Amino acid sequence: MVQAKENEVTQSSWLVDGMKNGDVFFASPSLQWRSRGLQGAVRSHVPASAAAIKSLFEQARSQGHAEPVMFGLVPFDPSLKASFTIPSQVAFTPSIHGVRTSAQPNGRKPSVVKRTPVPAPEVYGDMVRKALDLYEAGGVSKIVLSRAMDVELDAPVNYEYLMLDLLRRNAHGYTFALPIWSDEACGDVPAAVMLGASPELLVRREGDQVFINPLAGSIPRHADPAEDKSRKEGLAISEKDLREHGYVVRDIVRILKEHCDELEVPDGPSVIGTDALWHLSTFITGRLKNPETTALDLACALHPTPAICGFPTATAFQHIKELEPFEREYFAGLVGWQRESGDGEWALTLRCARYDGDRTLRLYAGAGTVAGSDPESEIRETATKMETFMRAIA
Ligand SMILES: C=C(O[C@H]1C=CC=C(C(=O)O)[C@@H]1O)C(=O)O
Repeated sequence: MVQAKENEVTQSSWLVDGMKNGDVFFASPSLQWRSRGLQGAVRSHVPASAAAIKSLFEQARSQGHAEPVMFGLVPFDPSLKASFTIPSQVAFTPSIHGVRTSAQPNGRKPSVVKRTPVPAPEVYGDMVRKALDLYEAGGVSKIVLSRAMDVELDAPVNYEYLMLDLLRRNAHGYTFALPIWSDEACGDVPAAVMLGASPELLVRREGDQVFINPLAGSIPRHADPAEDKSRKEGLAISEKDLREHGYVVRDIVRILKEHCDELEVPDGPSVIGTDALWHLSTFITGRLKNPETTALDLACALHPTPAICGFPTATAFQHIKELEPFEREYFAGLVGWQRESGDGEWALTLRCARYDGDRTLRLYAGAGTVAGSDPESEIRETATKMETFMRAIA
């Protein structure tokens, strides 16, 4: 394993130098990873089961990887196969006081040739109206509805520019570029790449300690500081947003109780900010009853949470399948890394895009809807969620 000197983080952009399709990059508030060797890497398209993961680590060991670290993407639909990579060598550095890079993005950003919303914003508004009817009828209380944007560029994505830009804008989140392997593409060239900067940690495990940080309930930020402050304060007491957040925390705590003791759950959420949005956030800690439970085991037990699906989960999942006119695939799934010991971090795959490796991207954004949601506000919220990524890309 290459251990970078700490000051390299603030002085260079080594973590993204020469990045290409198939490379792995993952940065959390506390560390950054980058694949350094892909020859002999383990690449796999398998279920995210404990048995499959164990066999991937065994394969890495048998190929001579001394300290294997697995990176992965798990789809929104947990019945679908996940995409995992164990690079032959990784570079790692801790983040220093939250400073992940001081390097300025350089080079030319591509320009957008064409944007196609999937579906059109008005149709997304209609989807929200249908969800409001479902709440009236009863049986479901929350559905997270998403939309996509197909973007065509005049040149391939400039990884160095994009990753540094996302890191700078997203100082407290999870920035990633991870290859998608498929049954057809498990060689050197991935089927596609997931790129993004998520604000939401699902699970971090350090020994028997676990950290969970659900977000739900949001409002776009404002350039005027007084208006921005008033939006933040308004979100903290918004009945609709607190209700939307409550479904998530209660369901997560219910599942965590099966796996953890010494759970610490704050009485109510706090408000955290990304560069573009305020979110309601609850930071939960616990101790694993069974220390063999890995970060991914726990993440899969919680997935899909009502932060990206709805409540009750199975009913909301069915409505999403019927209402959304596209497949989410890896959007609103899990993205992260894990060591053989089971320690690792899994974030939700949000504020992201699927990149075909050439000139096309599909951006995604969703928003939680509950009784009382306003379709126009949800259109604006999903537009804001896509905009951060859009600004970084082109
Ligand atoms: C589904 C997304 O956000 C989730 C995470 C945070 C806040 C959310 C909200 O307020 O709606 C969503 O639950 C997305 O960013 O695409």
